[in-house]
Amino acid sequence: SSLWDGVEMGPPDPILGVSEAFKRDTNTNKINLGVGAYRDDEGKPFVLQSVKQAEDKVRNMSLDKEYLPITGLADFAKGAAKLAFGQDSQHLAEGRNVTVQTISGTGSLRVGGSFLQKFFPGNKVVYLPSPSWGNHTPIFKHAGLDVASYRYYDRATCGFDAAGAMEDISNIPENSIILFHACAHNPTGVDPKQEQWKELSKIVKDRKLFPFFDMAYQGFASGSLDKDAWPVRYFMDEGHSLVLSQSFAKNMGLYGERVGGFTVLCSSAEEAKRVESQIKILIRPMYSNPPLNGARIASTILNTPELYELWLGELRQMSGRIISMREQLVANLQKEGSTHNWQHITDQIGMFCFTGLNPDQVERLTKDFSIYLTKDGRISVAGISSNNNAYLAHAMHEVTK
Ligand SMILES: Cc1ncc(COP(=O)(O)O)c(CN[C@@](C)(CC(=O)O)C(=O)O)c1O
Repeated sequence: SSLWDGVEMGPPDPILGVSEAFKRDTNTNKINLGVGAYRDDEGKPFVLQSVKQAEDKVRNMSLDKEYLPITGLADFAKGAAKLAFGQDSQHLAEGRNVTVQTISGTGSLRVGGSFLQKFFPGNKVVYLPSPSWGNHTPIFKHAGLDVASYRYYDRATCGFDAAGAMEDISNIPENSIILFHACAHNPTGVDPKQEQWKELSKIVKDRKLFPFFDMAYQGFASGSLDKDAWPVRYFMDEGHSLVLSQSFAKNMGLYGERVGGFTVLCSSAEEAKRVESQIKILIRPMYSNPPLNGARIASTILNTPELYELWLGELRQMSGRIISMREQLVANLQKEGSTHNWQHITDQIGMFCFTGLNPDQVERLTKDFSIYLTKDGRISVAGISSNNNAYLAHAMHEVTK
């Protein structure tokens, strides 16, 4: 017998496994609507001009390859915090934030989970929206936290289940942790309206819940960095204590560079120093210190005015293309003669559209049309282009008529 006889074949990842299946398909019409990675209108991965120019600048500095501090590149962390909270944030001015560079958003959620597992004085249970990003549950469980859920999505309207969410959140045990997607909810593309965020803030305060914001798409949802960060800033201004995960994978197209940040909002600069010291103690045995390259690129964009402006334009370009793909898809479905109401496709926002297709219909899209998407009917809208939009609409009509 061999040492690893007991190791079974594990299932493919529900999201990343879709891309693996897509790669194996030889059909020239195949479309990958699985992983949430932006594609241009030719279906190609998109390296932003601002990223290319920042990378050239970094290269010309002939920097060394020394270790970063455990907390990462300081200029990046400062830039990430300013991006999230706004340049004139009082909280930043008072030095009450601890912001460390992490291994993208996943790494940020993981560090956050470990920090809360060790130091959160309340109920060590994270309440996730139902549904949420598939990786949230294993990330928090691996960090030693329990996970539960609150109603979020209304299948009947393909929209926000405001009544269900408010009722469930009102019943969450006091002093529990509640996770919110700051914008561009994954997988549904459904975000609360500002008025509903204000109600959520009141309930969270009444129930003494601790908000964990996951902001993986700032600027990518609406094209506006400030608009997308509004819920986080509102909660801070309402006096909530909170933690925040940021990813620069999507809004800077730095997917494989693994650029992210984790922030704890503290009550004083003195408390921030103690919290930072303990986060360093958690990170050191986890991965010691984060990678150089992506953080240098992101920091250069965030701290060079003309690159920042160029980036703002590219954010609007990416979010704009996604919105036009949504509009074209609904128009093409109508052209196909579909009698379903597809309004949710244009009501939803950000990288994803929760189509409402059931697993059988998803299965048929893949089997009969070589269209790849996750079983829950989520499609990454960025995978749609002007030349495959009509084909997708035809296939969706065929499996839903
Ligand atoms: C809500 C949310 N948080 C965090 C992350 C983490 O991304 P990062 O570690 O790459 O920064 C993702 C990425 N979700 C993707 C886009 C990719 C994935 O599943 O890993 C998705 O397809 O859902 C996400 O959707």
